[in-house]
Amino acid sequence: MRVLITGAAGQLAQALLSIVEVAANARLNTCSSSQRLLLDMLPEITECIAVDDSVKGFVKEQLDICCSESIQNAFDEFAPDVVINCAAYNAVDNAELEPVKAIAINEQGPKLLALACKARNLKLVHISTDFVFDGALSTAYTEQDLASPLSVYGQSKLNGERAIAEILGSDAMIIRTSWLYSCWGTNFVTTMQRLLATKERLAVIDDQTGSPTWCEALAVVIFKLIKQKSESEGSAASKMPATARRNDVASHLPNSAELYHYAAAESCTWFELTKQIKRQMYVIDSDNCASFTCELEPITSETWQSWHQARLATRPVQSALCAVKVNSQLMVSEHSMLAAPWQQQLQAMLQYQASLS
Ligand SMILES: NC(=O)C1=CN([C@@H]2O[C@H](COP(=O)(O)OP(=O)(O)OC[C@H]3O[C@@H](n4cnc5c(N)ncnc54)[C@H](OP(=O)(O)O)[C@@H]3O)[C@@H](O)[C@H]2O)C=CC1
Ligand SMILES: Cc1cn([C@H]2C[C@H](O)[C@@H](COP(=O)(O)OP(=O)(O)O[C@H]3O[C@@H](C)C(=O)[C@@H](O)[C@H]3O)O2)c(=O)[nH]c1=O
Repeated sequence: MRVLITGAAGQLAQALLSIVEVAANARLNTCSSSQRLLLDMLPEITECIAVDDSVKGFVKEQLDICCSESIQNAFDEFAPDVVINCAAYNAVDNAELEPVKAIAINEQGPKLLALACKARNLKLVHISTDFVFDGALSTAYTEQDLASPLSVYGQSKLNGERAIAEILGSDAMIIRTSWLYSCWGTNFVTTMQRLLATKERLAVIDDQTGSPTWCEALAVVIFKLIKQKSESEGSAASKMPATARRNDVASHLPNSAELYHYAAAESCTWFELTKQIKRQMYVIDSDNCASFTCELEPITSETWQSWHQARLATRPVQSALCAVKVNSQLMVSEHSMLAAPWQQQLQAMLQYQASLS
């Protein structure tokens, strides 16, 4: 299978490409020590990427999802069977200030990609977000729950989902995830690591709850879903997992596009996540972290907003995602890192990051 990844400079794309490399090295027995550590944490890596899979990432300059010609050229060059769209406009606050740009990348770009996939009969895997929800639900959101975004970012992502589902139906797979972090690029965890090392005091929002999710775990889930879909389409329809055939009616996605929620288990606030980052940093590298004196202060979103001149985007107060559907469809063991609570995934990422340095 030939898999093309858009937005290849981004953190999720980097995680997808890195596990492809680990799978290849594992077969050749040439893994580095950090790659072996990753394999210990995520042994599914070797089984979800086949020996004859060819995976290539395209950065924005090589494939601009907002430009049909650029998409066609990349498709001509690589001739993919499956496209994973990791390209996005993710600056949630800035999206309020430049909605046209956010809509172009999160809605119109995915639509162009879907049209190009339709013309060539390709599958499209698209990544979406917990911010399609308004946070009114007190429990983790399932695929059946009604989306009702509060921000330009959330609305543009929901519109992108709908455009893809409309065009591709069952050839589209939409995976919503949340609070992503990795050791690739800038994200909340790497930002907090930097601030914890340099600040005396750090005020962090304690009234927004979500499910922090490690990109490497999501990357494995994405490849497992692609493999399962390809195998089920090669066999009789009766052998397909029931959940893969069922449309999520209440999700209001048109046609029969497959919709999944994937996040680490359990949830926390940004403040609780920061406390855990600080604790884990000490556990992993006590010598280096002993000099950190940063104190953490829990604050409300209202206080955070009052410190900023510009109007910030409204976030859901509670946007944990329920991964039961995808974990059961993929028969994920309860002991797997894929089904682990966020604290365990965070610890794994920090250990992996330390092994790389
Ligand atoms: N980050 C998070 O916490 C979460 C992310 N998601 C979703 O997961 C997916 C992956 O996110 P993540 O890896 O964190 O994102 P990143 O911001 O790390 O990566 C996105 C990439 O897309 C590129 N890009 C922007 N515009 C275009 C374009 N027109 N054509 C091609 N590439 C483009 C960006 O390039 P450049 O930087 O040069 O503009 C960047 O390299 C996205 O769909 C996102 O919405 C979902 C939940 C949480
Ligand atoms: C740097 C910093 C941030 N914060 C707050 C601001 C913000 O509400 C929250 C998280 O910061 P982030 O910049 O990671 O923001 P945010 O844009 O809210 O994160 C979201 O991104 C998009 C792309 C998604 O899809 C979501 O799942 C989610 O990950 O932490 C503090 O409270 N203190 C701080 O020192």
